Parts: sequence; structure tokens; C-alpha cells
Amino acid sequence: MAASLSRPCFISLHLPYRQGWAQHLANTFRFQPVAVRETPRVRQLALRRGSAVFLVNERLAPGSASTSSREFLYDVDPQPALGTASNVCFEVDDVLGFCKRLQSQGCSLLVPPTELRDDGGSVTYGVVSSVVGNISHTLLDRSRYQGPFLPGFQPIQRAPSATGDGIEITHFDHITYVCPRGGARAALDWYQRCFGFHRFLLNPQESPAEGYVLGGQGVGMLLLALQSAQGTPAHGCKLVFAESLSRDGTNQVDTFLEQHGGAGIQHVGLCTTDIVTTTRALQQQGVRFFTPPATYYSQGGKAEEIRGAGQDPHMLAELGILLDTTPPGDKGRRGTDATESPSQEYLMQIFTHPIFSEETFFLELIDRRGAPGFGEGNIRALWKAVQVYMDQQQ
Ligand SMILES: O=C(O)C(=O)Cc1ccc(O)cc1
Repeated sequence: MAASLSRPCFISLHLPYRQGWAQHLANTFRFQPVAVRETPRVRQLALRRGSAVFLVNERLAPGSASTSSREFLYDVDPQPALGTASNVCFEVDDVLGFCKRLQSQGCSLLVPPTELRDDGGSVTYGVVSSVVGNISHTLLDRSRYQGPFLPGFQPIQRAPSATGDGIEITHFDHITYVCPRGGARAALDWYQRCFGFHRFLLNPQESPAEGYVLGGQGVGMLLLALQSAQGTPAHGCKLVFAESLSRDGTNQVDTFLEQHGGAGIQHVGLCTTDIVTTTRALQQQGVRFFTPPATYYSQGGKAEEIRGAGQDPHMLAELGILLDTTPPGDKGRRGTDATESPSQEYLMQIFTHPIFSEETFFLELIDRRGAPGFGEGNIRALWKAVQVYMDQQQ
């Protein structure tokens, strides 16, 4: 079964009672509130930047909101003890057929296909649980809907400050899951089988059978990745599955499992077309980013690599931005059109501090200049920066 899933339509975040995040997302990350739904017990706020939409679900009353099973529209209640990103919504053409196929494959439907309508038209959706931690997926057909967000939500008038603030965020680039030990391969298989995602090799060093194993220097991690069936390698949304291979159980992946209370979404990569300006603007708004170790910029040929890509090593170091060039020969391996660009391909990344009070969920900015993968040096640098941060927290 090859399902026609495209880029996520929204990523849903849940917060426990008395915790909010929507204001923070609006004020510091400058996501624009577009639609809201409020009941006496919950508030659901959709915030958009480019085509990236977060649905922030807040509780307005103590206790479990799930006395009514549909308290949260287009989602289920993960009953969070802490902030968690627990649902990714994908658009599909045929919700009924899709849900039927998933059920015949043994998947559990949390919300059966349901139709909702208002003046803007109608949508059909269902919610299925995934095989990873608390993550569920909303499958949505909104081809018959003309309204600004979804039926059941009230539109919010667009404030004039949404553009021209230097923050260039275009779409969700990737979603990284932390899987339990031994669970990354099963997750990969499930998304290939049930959602029709294709394997994506993160790096030329990756062995398709084993996955991408990062060892040495205190890093013990297995990474496996997929990309959605629709969309080119450069434009589709990727799923990255991370699993700890470390023996001492104190690294960031194990810490996520412990503090999150199980597997789940560790970070979301937001694609930007101008990482330098965007990082600067977000820093001015108070967003805090991980700073890679100073050695990242001074180690073997990094400054030359950065200059070779046409970037300024001092500026990147000052902001904490990581850069990785695609090694020659990498293009063909991932099936990129070799005639696309004669110049060197590279990408730049930067990672925020954890968003909630626990060391769990964070965001990333990624600026792809033709490079579809993830740089090994950058993953190591992020790993190191997170470890330093975690050690400082103790
Ligand atoms: O580089 C990325 O964005 C990744 O998604 C790879 C990754 C996965 C898990 C980590 O704890 C650190 C890096």
C-alpha cells in the first residue's frame, strides 16, 4: 500500500493544566495565531509561520479533560504530565479507505473517520495511534474546505507584524523521534508499511542494513530516517528515528526517555531560507540556542569549509550556527537530480534549548543549500552541546 501522505498539516502540542506555551510561540518565535477553539476545559490554538502550523492544546481546568472523548478536536488527549508534542497530522485523499487499510494491518484507530462542517465546507478526519510512545497521527482530508483552518475553530484576524521581522520560516523539514532501545527499526518498518514512507539515508557513511551508527567520543546513537512518499528529497518532510546505544544510560536520548516518560518527539526541524537573519531575530526575541563547543569552528579545516561554502566563520561562530557540506558523490546516492546545481551543497543548523521545563522537546532551524541529509559533524556538535548543557543543569 502506497499512501499519499504529504507534508505535515500541523504538529500538535499538549500542555498540562496551568502551563501555557502558545503565547511563547507567538511572542518569541513569532508564530501567528490563525484560529482558536475554546471550551470551558480546553483551549486549542493554531499558530502558523510559512506552512508550519503548531496546534497548541492547553487545559483551562484541572483534572483529566478526557471525560468527553472528543475534548480535543482533531486529536486525542495524551493526558500529559508535562509538555509534549504528541500528534502529527497528515493530509490524505481518502480518510475512510486509509483508516480501513490501517485497521486491516492491525493498527488501532483512536478516532474513527468523522466528518465536521461549518460555513467554509466540510472535512473528514480519523486518528490512529503509532507504534512509538505517545505519538498519534491525525489523517485529514480538507479538500472540500475553504475556511482559514478547520471546522470548529474561530479565525483570528492577522496582525500586521507577521512579516518583515527577519524570521524566515517556510515549513517543517523533519521530525525527530526518540525510540526506546531496540525500537527504531520497528518504528521505521511501521511507517514504511502503514504510511508508505521511503527510506532516506542520512549520510553517505550509513549502511542501509544497520542504519547510521554514531559511535566514539561519548556518542552512542543509532539513527534511521524516512521521507514522505510525496515530495522530492529536498522538499518532503523527513522522519528521523533516534535510539541510544550508550551503555551508561546518561545521554540526551536516554534523558528524553526518562524525563518524557517514554518515547516521543524530541525535536522538530523548521526550514528557513535565511538562518543568519532568522537566528539573530529570534535571539533578540529571547529564544535561547545551544552553543556548540568553540572547537567546532577551530577543528580540522572547519573555517575553510565554511568559507568554501561562501559563509563567514566568525559570524556563524558568534551565532552558534553549524555548517556541513555534502561530500562529493553523495548526490547520486540519494537520487537528487545531478544537473540541479553545479555549486557545492551544504546545510546549516542551529538548535534551541528545551522548550518546556524538562529536557525533552526542542526546535531546530535548518537552512538547506541543496543538501538533503544531516551532517555527521553537526550531529556530534549538537550531541556535545546538549551534554554540556545537561551537565550544567545537574
Ligand atoms: O541533526 C538532526 O536534526 C537530527 O535529527 C539528528 C539527531 C537526532 C537525535 C539527537 O539527539 C541529535 C541529532
